[in-house]
Amino acid sequence: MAWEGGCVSEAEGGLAAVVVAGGSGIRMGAGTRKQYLALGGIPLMGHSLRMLDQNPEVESIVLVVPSEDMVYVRDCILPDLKLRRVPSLAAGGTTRQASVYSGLNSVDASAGFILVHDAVRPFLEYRHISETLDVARNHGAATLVIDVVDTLRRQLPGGNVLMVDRQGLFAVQTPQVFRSDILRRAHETALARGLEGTDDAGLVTAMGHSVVFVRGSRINLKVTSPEDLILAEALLGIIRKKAGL
Ligand SMILES: Nc1ccn([C@@H]2O[C@H](COP(=O)(O)OP(=O)(O)OP(=O)(O)O)[C@@H](O)[C@H]2O)c(=O)n1
Ligand SMILES: C[C@](O)(CO)[C@H](O)COP(=O)(O)O
Repeated sequence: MAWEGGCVSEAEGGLAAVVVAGGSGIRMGAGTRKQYLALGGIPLMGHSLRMLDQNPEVESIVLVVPSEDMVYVRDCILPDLKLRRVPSLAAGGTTRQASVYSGLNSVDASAGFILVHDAVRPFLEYRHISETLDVARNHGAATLVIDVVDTLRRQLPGGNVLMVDRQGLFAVQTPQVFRSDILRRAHETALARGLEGTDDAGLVTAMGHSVVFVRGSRINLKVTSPEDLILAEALLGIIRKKAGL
């Protein structure tokens, strides 16, 4: 076997997390970007950051925020979270995809795997990180998904309504974990082809690489609209009570 000089190959390298918090929160309509709104006494985005910070598998975190908020986040949000390691900050783009791409460019080249997570999914669980990472180590790409439980309709522009068979449909969540070369290539390919995707697993799939599904949880909700914030407060209360906090 060839001597590798002590180098770690890409597939063996550590795990870097990219947490995207560069959005505008239009659907929340709060006047303040939703990632900064209080949830259980800390900013919404603080919950998943703390979970990633405490996870021994996660070697580094890049936090993507709107470019105009970088100083605010550095000076007014991060210190109160008392994280063990201060995340690197990267400037967000006009789309989620552009924000992830910006984050990727700040990830250390030695990272073998990259976990991408929405800052506005506060109920990130330990098992979500370990299960997606395990699958990515074996298959290169993994995403959390949950079953679609509602009956679906598609309304066409003219007003006609189509039935949609929900058999085989899944709702996609984050975290999503990828071998870093696969994720970087998926973003480069999408850029070159002018493709826009709402998630990274979609870009990887579009590039022709399969993404393995890992069962997520309905609790891992994405705080999108005002009622989600009410649900999140209620859930957090229940979770803290169960944990005796
Ligand atoms: N240009 C963008 C858009 C979104 N995001 C992040 O991607 C995640 C999922 O996006 P979403 O919930 O749609 O957030 P917003 O774009 O903020 O919401 P809206 O579409 O209502 O404006 C969020 O953590 C958001 O901050 C991002 O980093 N950069
Ligand atoms: C990536 C994502 O969380 C998967 O459900 C979601 O697509 C991000 O939200 P957006 O509203 O599509 O930006």
